[in-house]
Amino acid sequence: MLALDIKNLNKTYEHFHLKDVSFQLEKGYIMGFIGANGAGKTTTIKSILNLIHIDSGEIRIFGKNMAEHELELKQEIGFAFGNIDFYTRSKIKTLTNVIKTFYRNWDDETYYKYLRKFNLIEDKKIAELSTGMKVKYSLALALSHGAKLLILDEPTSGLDPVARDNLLETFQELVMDGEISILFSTHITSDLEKCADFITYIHNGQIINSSEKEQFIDAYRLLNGTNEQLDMVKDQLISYKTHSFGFTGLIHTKDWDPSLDMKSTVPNLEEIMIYFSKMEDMYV
Ligand SMILES: Nc1ncnc2c1ncn2[C@@H]1O[C@H](COP(=O)(O)OP(=O)(O)OP(=O)(O)O)[C@@H](O)[C@H]1O
Repeated sequence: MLALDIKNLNKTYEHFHLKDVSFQLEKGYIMGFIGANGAGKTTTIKSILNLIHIDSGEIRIFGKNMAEHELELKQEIGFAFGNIDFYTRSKIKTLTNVIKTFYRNWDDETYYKYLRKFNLIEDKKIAELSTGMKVKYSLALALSHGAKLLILDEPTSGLDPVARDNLLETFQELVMDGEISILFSTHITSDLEKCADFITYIHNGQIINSSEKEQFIDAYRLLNGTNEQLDMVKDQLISYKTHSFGFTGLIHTKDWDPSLDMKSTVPNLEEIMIYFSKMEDMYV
């Protein structure tokens, strides 16, 4: 079953266009949503949550159209925005008492379980929480109302490496029984190498690739060769950098002819992102 199904989403701002964004997330898996600053991650997430008006497209969550079933579906969705401060002067306890009234499946026992797990103290004011604690508080709220789809916008940004690792482990525990699905955006590619099952890559408002992690990485090769060899493959490269020994360039695996005598390696996610971002510099 699909937890999330996005089809041909379009949204235009004055200087930005989300173009025919489509991707699917299977129930019970973690999808990392990557892209450079300004690529359109937050705009896509806000569109999914119906927080902004989209120009066209369809968003289905657990098979139901989000625009038609928003209130019902929001009971099943938990979301967290890494950088947002909300009601900063209230205590955790006060804010929770307001929020829980919106959710028919709210469960106090689960809530206190997660407060303990995340070391959150109810009497603390939101302003006193660190970035990581705010993310954990949002997660505790989401899990206490039985959310089955977690949509998290840069939940790990601003976290130290230990806190990030803890949070990624929590994500993996949450999806273990196959009931919960997680979509989280990030530009920290090592987060995805650790815990994502699927990767969706957005670049300039367009989806470049959305697939299972190993398959995603396997779709590209990094080539190293001499300047003479560059001339042989230049037209097939996504982009390349030259240096004193020759060049390094990214190519789609399907466009690569292994019989050519050139060194090829499997790139990591960061290298894939870097070479895609160089693409514009080369062809404008
Ligand atoms: N309300 C708005 N009005 C006009 N332009 C907007 C608005 N919101 C976002 N944009 C533009 O849309 C583009 C995509 O922004 P978005 O926040 O979706 O990117 P992002 O991938 O989440 O980036 P980051 O990693 O920096 O958070 C940017 O160029 C941004 O300036």
